[in-house]
Amino acid sequence: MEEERAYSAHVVVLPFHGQGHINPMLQFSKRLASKGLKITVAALLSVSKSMQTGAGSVTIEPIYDDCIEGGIRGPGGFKGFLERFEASGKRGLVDLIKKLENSKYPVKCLVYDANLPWALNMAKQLGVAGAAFFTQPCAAIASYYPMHVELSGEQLTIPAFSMPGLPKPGFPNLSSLGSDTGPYPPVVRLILNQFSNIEQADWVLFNSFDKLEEEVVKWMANLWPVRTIGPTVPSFYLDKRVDDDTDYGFNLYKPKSESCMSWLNTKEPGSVVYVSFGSVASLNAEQMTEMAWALRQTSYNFLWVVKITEDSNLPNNFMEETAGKGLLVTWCPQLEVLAHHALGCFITHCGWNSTVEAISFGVPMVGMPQFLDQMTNAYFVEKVWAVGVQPKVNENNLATREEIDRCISEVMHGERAEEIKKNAKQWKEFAKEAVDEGGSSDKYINEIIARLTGA
Ligand SMILES: O=c1ccn([C@@H]2O[C@H](COP(=O)(O)OP(=O)(O)O[C@H]3O[C@H](CO)[C@@H](O)[C@H](O)[C@H]3O)[C@@H](O)[C@H]2O)c(=O)[nH]1
Repeated sequence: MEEERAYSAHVVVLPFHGQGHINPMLQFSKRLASKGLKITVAALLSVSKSMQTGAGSVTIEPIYDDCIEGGIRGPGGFKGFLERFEASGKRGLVDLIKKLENSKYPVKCLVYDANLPWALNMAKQLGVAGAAFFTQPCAAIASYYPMHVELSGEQLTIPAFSMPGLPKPGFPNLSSLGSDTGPYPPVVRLILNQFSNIEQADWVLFNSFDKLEEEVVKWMANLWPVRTIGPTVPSFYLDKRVDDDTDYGFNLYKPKSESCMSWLNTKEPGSVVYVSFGSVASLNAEQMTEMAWALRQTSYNFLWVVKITEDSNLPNNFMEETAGKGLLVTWCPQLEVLAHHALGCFITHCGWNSTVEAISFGVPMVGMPQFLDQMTNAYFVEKVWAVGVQPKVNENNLATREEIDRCISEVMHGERAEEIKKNAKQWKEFAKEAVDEGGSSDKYINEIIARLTGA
């Protein structure tokens, strides 16, 4: 009979819902597991069925009950979903931690998505350490922070300012987020609630690395015990120290892997523009038209992820007219795509995972932020790391076809293209260094483990 492995400590990881939240925390779990920890990821039932955790010792434990399964399309929209998520999550989390109390490995620490501050209260009540995990960068969280400081419970408007020097975060006007009768939209409340008890967290973790956000990390370290532990990109693409870690292990939609990769294989190195706006944002009809025209007129090949909700906004005959140089898919294996030699640039909404992935793979970006942290991320892409550009938007908040085309040219072959490519290559090296042995993220992870295990 196989002998049971010995673990140095047991950590429960509690992600929020959604691709951009689950991926980085699952990835962090695998890295902790590779260093000898026992990891239990508490997840939605539907999500837990499709998660894959590789060869490492990460266990998936479904803790939420069925009332969550309707997601944000259930009763009460986004607000109703958040309430059900919290009620069900609290019950499930307490049951799980209590169940493990008398096991060989009682839980030492809860790593929770910062969007779920109630989880920290639960951890503290149960005598377990708590680490908040932000899936957005330090700079974006810093740009929300003044709102938290300024807001009183009665204020009726969303304060529209941010950290000096940083752009304002955008607030999404998404029908999927539902309506609300409260003083400000549920998504804003969700963001600001992250700070409600953060002072009590034992660690405040970011999917980032010190060099990437040097100044802001230093500033934030005066507020909380900040530790940057990223990039949380599968180890295969960085330091290769985690076995069998080539993929995140979770996909919201089924990727069209075979068609994407065989198509990319037929293209010249550096000739493809990859376009994706992540799992949440959708371009409106006018912006879809401008994007389609820009891609039709560019001299480069393109791979465009068009979600099922968006494809009715494509111009007539677009597929037929661009059949030779373009491929449209509903979802792709983004990591493999970004790593492919045919890639030239990435037109992205600058969701934090996409941004971190592009940085880690050395891919130049054209940033077209839609809301929230994406504004800050795109600003850093262009102005701080200088690994891309942003199209200017007109008075209707539209990036025109000419402007998008100008940006594609600028990063692919324009005057600044060489410098942008050089910077992208440099940041790729820095990303790898951060997680590799002795790098800043690696040191923080080891330090956390040492405290948990008393080593
Ligand atoms: O065809 C695709 C498109 C995307 N992805 C993956 O999906 C993830 C998308 O994440 P992200 O780039 O962060 O975008 P969103 O899904 O939009 O993420 C939400 O969550 C992020 C983390 O909180 C925020 O930074 C964003 O603003 C918010 O929209 C990435 O890992 C991609 O590799 C695929 O695998 N295939």
